[in-house]
Amino acid sequence: MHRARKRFGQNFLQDQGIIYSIVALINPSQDMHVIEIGPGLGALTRPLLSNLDQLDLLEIDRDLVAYWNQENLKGLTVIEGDALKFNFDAWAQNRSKKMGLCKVVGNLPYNISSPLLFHLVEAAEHIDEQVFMLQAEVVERMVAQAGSSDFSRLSVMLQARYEMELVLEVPPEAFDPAPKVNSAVVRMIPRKDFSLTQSQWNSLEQVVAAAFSQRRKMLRTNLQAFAARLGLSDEELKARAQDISVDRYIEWAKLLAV
Ligand SMILES: C[S@@+](CC[C@H](N)C(=O)[O-])C[C@H]1O[C@@H](n2cnc3c(N)ncnc32)[C@H](O)[C@@H]1O
Repeated sequence: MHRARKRFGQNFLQDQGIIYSIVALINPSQDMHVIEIGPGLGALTRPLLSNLDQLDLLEIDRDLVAYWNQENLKGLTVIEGDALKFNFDAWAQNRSKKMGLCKVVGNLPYNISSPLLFHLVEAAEHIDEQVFMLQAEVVERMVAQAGSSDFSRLSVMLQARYEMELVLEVPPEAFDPAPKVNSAVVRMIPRKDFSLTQSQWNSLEQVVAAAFSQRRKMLRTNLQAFAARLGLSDEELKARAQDISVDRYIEWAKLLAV
């Protein structure tokens, strides 16, 4: 019997209703290419595989990799590795050659969720959809709108790249062992209208980091270094980072990158 490892963020889903809802949301079909990050003992893996021709697993825990290799299930490819270092773009390009949708799914290890979400942005061009279970607080920040106290650097950067929706709230009892926090499922679809170049994206990171560097301070202070190039209005100079819309941050990134 596998004992859950804290360092790998192992909390195994056991609520059948929630497992069913997540699999229904992923809507697996034969021509779809799916990679699951962190299959654990297979709460999502087995029901997914029964509706897919092929499923790729990416798992860091050697014992779980050995377990899945031993299971030797038809259509399953087991990759031992760290999701933070995995080249999702190369995976998606390779898989999508045969046509069909490319999806990344997983009940993610919560201790690496933000860096992993940013790492996945690099592959967004070739991925059609992501469905993840995350800490509820993180999902609330991801989908928060300008003006709300949850609106943060994570909200702006991810909303610039994805359409996102909190789909399901999940209580700790749905897992074994139960985590200390509430969880939520988020659906992320890369924005069709995304048009930033790499240097514009870098500028977006720069201006957003500066704007949110001191949440309570006005942009007059936080964006002092950029103010002349951005043409901030009087109202914007007095505003705080959380009051500015994602579209306005994108406009600033474009101005900064020229
Ligand atoms: C929250 S558990 C989810 C397990 C299973 N999917 C479930 O729902 O019951 C997280 C899984 O991610 C794996 N994991 C942790 N860190 C990882 C990393 N950096 N790269 C890939 N997998 C990782 C863990 O070993 C574990 O299998």
